[in-house]
Amino acid sequence: MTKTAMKLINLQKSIGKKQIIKGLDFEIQSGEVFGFLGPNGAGKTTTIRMMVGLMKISNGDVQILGKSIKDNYKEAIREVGAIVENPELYPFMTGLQNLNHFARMMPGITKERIQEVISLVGLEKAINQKVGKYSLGMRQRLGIAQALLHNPSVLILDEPTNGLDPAGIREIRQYIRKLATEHNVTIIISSHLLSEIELMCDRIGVIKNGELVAIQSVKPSTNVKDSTIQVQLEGKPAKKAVELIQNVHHIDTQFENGLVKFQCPKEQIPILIQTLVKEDISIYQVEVSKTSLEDKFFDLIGENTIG
Ligand SMILES: Nc1ncnc2c1ncn2[C@@H]1O[C@H](COP(=O)(O)OP(=O)(O)OP(=O)(O)O)[C@@H](O)[C@H]1O
Repeated sequence: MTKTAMKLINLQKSIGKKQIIKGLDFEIQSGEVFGFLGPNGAGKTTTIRMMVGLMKISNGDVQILGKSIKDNYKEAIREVGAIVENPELYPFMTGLQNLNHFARMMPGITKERIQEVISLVGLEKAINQKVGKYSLGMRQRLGIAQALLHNPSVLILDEPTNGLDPAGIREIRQYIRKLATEHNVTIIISSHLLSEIELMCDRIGVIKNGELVAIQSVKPSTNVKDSTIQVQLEGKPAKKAVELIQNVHHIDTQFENGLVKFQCPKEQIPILIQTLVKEDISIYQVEVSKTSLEDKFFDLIGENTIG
């Protein structure tokens, strides 16, 4: 049976006369990776700050494993680890010294637990290096290790991919998925970019102007299987391209109105393009149709990018 890890009940925030969060109602299940997506200024940080008790709730409530953050703050917050602003790390100390420092401020953190969180985020090799020498991705992972020290059930990360390069994003994605699947940690992760979080989340909730506008599961099939690719080619090369894609890659391919069209998983697109380029086929344009998930979010947000 799935357990509810976090429940938002008509959560509202007003600052002065302005209502910033207009009544959010949704649940996040235990062990789920939940993406909290919305354009800049949508209200993600405000919501997260209320979830972790850093900001007073104007109306409604947040329950963490059934415990109210309003009425039972101490018990509720024990279940949560969070990075809301940049993790506070000392660059002149090693990773281990940083973790030891934070562990001293929390009761009951053993040396074994510190080693456990280090291996959870894959920092064994770098843990005795000064944090000043860490990449941004490594710093984020050390921040996550720090947030996990007290063994929380729920980990909340506000824009953890901000400023990371694609390799850094991939690293974070990998550890987030591992934490959820192997350690049953529920993870809530906010972002203004769908592309950065769709691959690591089970479900995504979209917020705009303080309101939830969509909540949807991310099925791998919607991400990778349904891409339709159109390659603009002419005459003989088009015929050759159709043959190559059909015979070498065994994918049904059509040629219509100057476009070679086929469907394949997203990861296969660069391999197919390489096949054509190797055969000296000049490609004038490649168009990949949006996945249904992207379509839906772009329609909701009314922009071509979510950020
Ligand atoms: N202290 C405040 N006083 C007045 N307005 C505020 C305050 N804090 C936030 N806001 C407003 O509330 C709205 C939501 O801000 P919030 O930072 O939660 O959005 P966000 O989705 O996290 O955006 P970003 O991705 O840019 O951080 C914005 O319009 C912001 O200007």
